Amino acid sequence: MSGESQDWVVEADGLVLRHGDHLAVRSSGFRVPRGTVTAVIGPNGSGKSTLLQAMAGVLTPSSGTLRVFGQPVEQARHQISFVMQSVVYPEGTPMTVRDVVRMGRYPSLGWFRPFRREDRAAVQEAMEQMDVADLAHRHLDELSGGQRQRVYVAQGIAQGHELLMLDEPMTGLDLVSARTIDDLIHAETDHGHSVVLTTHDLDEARAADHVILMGGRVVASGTPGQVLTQENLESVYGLGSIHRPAGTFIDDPECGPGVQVLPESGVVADQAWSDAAESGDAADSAEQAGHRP
Ligand SMILES: Nc1ncnc2c1ncn2[C@@H]1O[C@H](COP(=O)(O)OP(=O)(O)OP(=O)(O)O)[C@@H](O)[C@H]1O
Repeated sequence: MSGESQDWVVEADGLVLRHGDHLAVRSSGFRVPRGTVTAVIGPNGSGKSTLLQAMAGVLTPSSGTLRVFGQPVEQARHQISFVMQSVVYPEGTPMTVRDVVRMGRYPSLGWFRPFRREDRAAVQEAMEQMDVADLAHRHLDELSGGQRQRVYVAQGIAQGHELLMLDEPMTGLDLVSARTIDDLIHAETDHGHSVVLTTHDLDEARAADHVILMGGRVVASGTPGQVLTQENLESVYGLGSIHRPAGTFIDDPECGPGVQVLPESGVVADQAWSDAAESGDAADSAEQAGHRP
């Protein structure tokens, strides 16, 4: 990379992110390279979703600069598709899969404009890509969690974008659904698009081109080899990079006995961090514990 601005999809400097009074991400600087897959990884409550929300223009930074495609994020929103972690439609919403995917076209089309041939084609293509075309007439609440997740991703890709952001797209998916989304991610970069996703899976992060490690701030950003070091992982997870099935307790010479694997993360974390994450104070406790880049 030459370091020119056009090489970067996202450039952030001194970024501070809050939810109301709650400080979620402390002053952070990082860049996301263009045309690559970037994985954002970190413990529960470390600020991954918050960072994505800011990059998608859903959350306004309290301070710092955030540029997407070289411009303020609000001017780049039409180039971004953002699939949130948990999309909640009210129980019994009479919407079919096709209706939900069609909603992906509204930002560019406007709510009351008639659908054009190209809009219908984009919706159909997105449903086929996510393998939900045969569910097109089913109601959303008749689907499994994994099928629903694929519908939400289809809605995101129907929109048309250069930057696709997926918040924990693989969580809770079976092998086939996970493969479908994995294929999509690679197809995106084949088309020159950029993908930013959050994950709890170290293997998924290792397979990415670029990694951002969160711990209440951006602790490290770079290639997987640069970021996913034992030292960095210890600094945010407390006890290292050991990857074990969720919900188990381990006796490991490196970690000591009786360390719990967090249910959602599958990554060893110390109790101090998980208590802090639970209470929403992860950013504060990371800084107090001296977990700095
Ligand atoms: N809407 C909100 N209002 C207040 N605080 C929030 C809100 N959303 C997130 N937070 C807090 O901001 C911090 C970062 O949350 P965020 O969801 O970004 O973490 P995360 O790394 O994505 O966590 P997880 O792995 O559990 O999804 C947490 O302390 C969380 O409690």
